[in-house]
Amino acid sequence: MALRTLSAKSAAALDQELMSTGAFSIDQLMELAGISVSQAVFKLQPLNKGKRILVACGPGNNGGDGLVAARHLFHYGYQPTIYYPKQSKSDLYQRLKTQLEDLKVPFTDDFPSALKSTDHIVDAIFGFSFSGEVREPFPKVIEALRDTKLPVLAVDSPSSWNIEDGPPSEGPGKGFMPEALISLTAPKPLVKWFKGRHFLGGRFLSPAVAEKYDLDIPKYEGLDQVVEVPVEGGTL
Ligand SMILES: NC(=O)C1=CN([C@@H]2O[C@H](COP(=O)(O)OP(=O)(O)OC[C@H]3O[C@@H](n4cnc5c(N)ncnc54)[C@H](O)[C@@H]3O)[C@@H](O)[C@H]2O)[C@H](O)CC1
Ligand SMILES: [K+]
Repeated sequence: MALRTLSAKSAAALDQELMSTGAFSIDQLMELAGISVSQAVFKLQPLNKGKRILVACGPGNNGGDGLVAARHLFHYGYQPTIYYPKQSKSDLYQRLKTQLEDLKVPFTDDFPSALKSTDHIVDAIFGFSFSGEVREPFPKVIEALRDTKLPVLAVDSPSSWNIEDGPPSEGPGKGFMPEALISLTAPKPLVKWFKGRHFLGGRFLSPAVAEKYDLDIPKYEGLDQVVEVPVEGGTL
């Protein structure tokens, strides 16, 4: 049975519902998203495949998931480096940043150099609110992600892909196919075009909300916050 997908519009509506009638705070949802991402990294690239991990963070909540994931990865024994060129001034983001600085996790402005000294990469640049053409300073970053031979785990979407229509036919993201993708809460329509390992995170959805949004709750094992699902026709 194929996992049902969630459009960008429905994903935003679902987030709003979780934070209103659902009584979750954004901090909680981001923490759960980020811990799912960190567990997907551990399954994909266990510590014996290299400890250095470059986490590329964008200006919105997708970037926030990356900041949270980096903190958990540090505690698992990885050595994260953060690229976060468009930093949000909001209290939540400032606190996430302070938490990383307290762990002495380095921030870098030099993405090409950071790429030369890492073992794997998390793409937390854009998620379901991405639209249009990639704006500065991200085109070169997307090109580098497209061209690297290192494994990239994309958070919620391969950055620069259209959420509904998948890979771009032009621009820096043309040809970008990360090794793995972790969809949060539910896969977005773009998964139809994704070829790689696919994880699902967000083990907090209530059966009532899943039913309302016509979503599947997969079978998570044990304490896992993440589950691997085949890209096409994933079985639950
Ligand atoms: N329910 C969950 O599982 C949760 C998922 N979360 C994550 O949140 C993102 C969606 O976050 P949002 O803040 O709405 O948007 P994005 O991070 O995707 O990006 C918005 C950000 O990017 C800028 N932007 C948009 N288009 C472009 C462009 N063409 N060029 C440059 N910049 C662009 C825009 O201006 C904004 O600043 C979701 O995918 C999950 O990863 C949450 O953590 C909550 C729980
Ligand atoms: K992403």
